[in-house]
Amino acid sequence: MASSTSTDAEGRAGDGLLRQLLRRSLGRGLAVFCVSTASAAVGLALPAVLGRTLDALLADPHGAAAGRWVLGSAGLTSLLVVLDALDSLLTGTANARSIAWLRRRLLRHTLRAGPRAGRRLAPGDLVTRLVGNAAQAGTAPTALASALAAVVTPVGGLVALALIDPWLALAFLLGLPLLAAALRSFVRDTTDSVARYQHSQGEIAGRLVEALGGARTIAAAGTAGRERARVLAPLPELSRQGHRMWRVQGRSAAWAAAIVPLLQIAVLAVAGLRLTAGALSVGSLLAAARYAVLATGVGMLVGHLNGLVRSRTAARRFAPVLAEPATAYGTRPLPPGDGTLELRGVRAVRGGRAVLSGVDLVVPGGRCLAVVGRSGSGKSTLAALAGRLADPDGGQVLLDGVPLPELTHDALRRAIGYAFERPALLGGTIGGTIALGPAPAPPGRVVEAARAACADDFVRLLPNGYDTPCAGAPLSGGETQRLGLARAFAHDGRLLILDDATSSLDTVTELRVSRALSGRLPGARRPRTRVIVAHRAATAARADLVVWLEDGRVRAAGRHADLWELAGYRAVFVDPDVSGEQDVSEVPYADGGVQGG
Ligand SMILES: Nc1ncnc2c1ncn2[C@@H]1O[C@H](COP(=O)(O)OP(=O)(O)OP(=O)(O)O)[C@@H](O)[C@H]1O
Repeated sequence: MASSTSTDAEGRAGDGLLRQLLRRSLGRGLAVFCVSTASAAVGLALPAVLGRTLDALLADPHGAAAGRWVLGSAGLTSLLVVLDALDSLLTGTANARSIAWLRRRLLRHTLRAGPRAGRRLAPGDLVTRLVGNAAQAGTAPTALASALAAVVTPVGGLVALALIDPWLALAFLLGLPLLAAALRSFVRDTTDSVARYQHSQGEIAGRLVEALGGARTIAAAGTAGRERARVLAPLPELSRQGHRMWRVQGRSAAWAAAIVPLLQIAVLAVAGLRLTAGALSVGSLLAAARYAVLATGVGMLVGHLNGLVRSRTAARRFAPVLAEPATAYGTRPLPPGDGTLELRGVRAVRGGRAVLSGVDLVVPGGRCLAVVGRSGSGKSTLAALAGRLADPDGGQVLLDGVPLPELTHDALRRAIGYAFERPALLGGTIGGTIALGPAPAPPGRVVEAARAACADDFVRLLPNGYDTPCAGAPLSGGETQRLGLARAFAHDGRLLILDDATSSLDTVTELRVSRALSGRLPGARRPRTRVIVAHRAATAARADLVVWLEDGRVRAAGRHADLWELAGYRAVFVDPDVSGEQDVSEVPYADGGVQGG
């Protein structure tokens, strides 16, 4: 697995997505900005009105002017409450929409990248990015709008001080560089620690998902304690970065706590001098005191900047998710044909190493090809390329003369069916799992396919038969494989690829499934072309053609009976040193009547 930390170039992909989000959310961001600004403006007007109210009450407590000012103050206070509520509502809605958009976008991209999506990131890390980091990044539009609106309050406070008396603004401005320096250092330190913190979170999630997937192995090996230590290994770094974030916030708060009162006292001292000089009224002094507080609204700015930094850092973590491009499909339908599969000079590179090279192969329509070879020889890679679960790094794969990338998504997926060694049961219910495909298979077809895959008997014994939820169905490895086979059988198509899909079946069931496979599958008008990754000699014996892979190259191709003459080929299935002890089911032709082809 490649490194999960993003490079600068990749980080820009995350920034790009964030910019897209900001453009999309312009309307909602503007609404938040307007309401926040209106709220800030009302907040700014309130001290002035309160000051005037005080002056009017001191001059004539029962006069009409005092009544008007009191009413004005009450009106502004109520408006402030309404605007704050509206701000919360708009912010919450805008965040929910942005987060949903981001998650949908990332999920679509991840699923379109297909099996490649998991190349760079462990599943847990990927999920953390799609769920947790998307939630943080999705608040960027409102965080930006609120941060911009939050600038209005200190700037407005400063302007108001200047309007009351220019000397007050000057006293405030003298201390401003100190505030700016504190803010700059806050943003720099927070960005770094947030990025490291989120990285450690992803690491822990990735390890945890690995541990959950391997729970049986861990229990059997008795290494639960060691595994716990492995999963939590990034915890000290997480804790270090968490503490560092708190320290940065604490330092900024301490700076603010030291600078802000000094600035306010400076403004108040100047205001007091101006009052004694007769240049200010008592009400103006009250307003100046309040504006000095608003002008030093650094606390609010720090909070907004913090939110913005977290959003941007989280967005940068989408870079490795976006780095695997989504699979592109062509525009061609599949022309009439019998399902001839052709591989021309196919090469595949994995982990910087060629694991398949120079593979040339033609499987005539309706025929069965068995792919054999020792473990790691490239069989599953070939099976993945044959059905375009991956694209070759060189050469071409064609179905009925059309290169697979030129086919539309629907044409490709309707033409090619797959069954795997460990199928995922994704259909909700057992019946839904078998029906799962580009066009859901009708119930009658589901049952027919289950019979062909020797699954019908055990499905009928489940509490609700085909309607049993997958989560509530305790299935063995062999039963799960049979459901995967049934899913592949339930759909029409020209090519069927079985990647080790019968490895957990007992010999009798495997023989029955193989017979169904070599005949006409349910619903099929003619025999499908089949590619079967096989470990058993009996399976190879039933195929029309066998391709024998060794170290990613075709060592030989032909009929099993002919290849069996070669000692190297026999050694793929039978250990020459212990052949006398070999299980008869592993020896070709041992189960009688399986030579069909
Ligand atoms: N994503 C990957 N990164 C690095 N190497 C890989 C990757 N995928 C496969 N390989 C390597 O490619 C080679 C072929 O793998 P493949 O799964 O095709 O073999 P196989 O013949 O199907 O093996 P088996 O019979 O054990 O399932 C192996 O050496 C494997 O380690």
